[in-house]
Amino acid sequence: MIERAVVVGAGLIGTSIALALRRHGTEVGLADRDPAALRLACDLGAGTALDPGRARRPADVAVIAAPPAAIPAVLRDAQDRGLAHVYTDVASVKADVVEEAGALGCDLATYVPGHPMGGSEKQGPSAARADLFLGRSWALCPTGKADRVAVAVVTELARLCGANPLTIDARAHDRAVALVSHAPHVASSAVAARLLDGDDTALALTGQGVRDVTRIAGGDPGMWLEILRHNAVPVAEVLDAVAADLAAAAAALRDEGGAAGRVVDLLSRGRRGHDSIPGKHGAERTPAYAVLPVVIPDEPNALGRLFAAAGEAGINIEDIRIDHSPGLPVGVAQLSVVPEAADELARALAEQGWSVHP
Ligand SMILES: NC(=O)C1=CN([C@@H]2O[C@H](COP(=O)(O)OP(=O)(O)OC[C@H]3O[C@@H](n4cnc5c(N)ncnc54)[C@H](O)[C@@H]3O)[C@@H](O)[C@H]2O)C=CC1
Ligand SMILES: O=C(O)C(=O)Cc1ccc(O)cc1
Repeated sequence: MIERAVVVGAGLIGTSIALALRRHGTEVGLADRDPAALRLACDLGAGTALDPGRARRPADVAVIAAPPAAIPAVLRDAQDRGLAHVYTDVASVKADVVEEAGALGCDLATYVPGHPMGGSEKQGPSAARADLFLGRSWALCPTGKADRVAVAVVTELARLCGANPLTIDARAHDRAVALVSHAPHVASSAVAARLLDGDDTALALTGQGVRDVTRIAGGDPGMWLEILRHNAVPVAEVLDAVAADLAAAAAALRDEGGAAGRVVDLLSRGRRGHDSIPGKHGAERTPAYAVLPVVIPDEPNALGRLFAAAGEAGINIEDIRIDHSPGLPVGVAQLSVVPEAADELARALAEQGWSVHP
């Protein structure tokens, strides 16, 4: 059982891990070089600010949740201060980070490199959620020097966050995430960058499809540059293959004679690739909340009235997303509530004249 934990880097991932641990009653000490991020994470209930300097009593585990390039030095500092018995990190790239940690003299017996495969395009503690890792894989890449107990503790950390731990060699991990995360990010950015060519009329026609394809392009370019630089060759290989498919599709479309077969081949392979994503068939991500779509007029205080109606029904709105196309007189508020409250909220809002689409 992890009774005490330390999280260094109270951003999106660090604060989400801290919030998940707090749900199990784990005491969490937080640190961040940005005092505003630290204060917000503490105010969100993720933990309390860690005292500077040497730890008086080591925690069970310390999680280094800083950007990839900062991790080796932050890990070395944490180990020098004796912050915990066991250390892990969350960087999206593993081989380079582990190599640099070794070169900096970090203790590799107590360090188990990790990578939770839950996240978002947002940054900072304000976007953190305790359920960010629910049902996601969490890669663990212990080196040959790792202590068995350290691996067990970090496995427990992943489980406490609701994730499925998966042990994999650091280089194999980097090749895998080049395919499933890093190259898709660049491809999403390439599609999103083309939208800069669109005028207002074209952009007014955007639907959910292009929003889905470009969501991750909203990530922080600085952080992503760090990730891509640390996994450059595997990512470049996938991008070359994607670029070849795109070039072939463009050539086939221009060549009327041969178009159908070659384009259909790409579309069919694409569909099979999409269907191969695990979780689509089996272990679906546990739906933490039910989502209730409600049509809202684009006018002042529409959201205020909607929230007031939910409040009168005694229902807490856990989260909200608003989908709207610019210029349209209405949008759709996607209200997230605990599943048990969804029917009651739908009934209460419909009674007050809201257009609810469960
Ligand atoms: N964003 C995502 O969806 C995912 C990110 N990751 C990894 O998680 C790590 C953190 O990313 P995010 O939480 O998204 O970024 P973030 O920008 O939300 O948080 C990073 C935090 O680290 C702090 N920080 C930077 N240098 C520091 C230092 N030297 N000492 C202490 N704190 C420091 C920053 O002030 C910031 O609060 C990265 O290594 C990233 O590769 C892993 C999985 C998903
Ligand atoms: O936004 C999403 O859906 C993600 O998949 C985010 C993400 C970003 C970086 C990672 O290393 C892992 C996950």
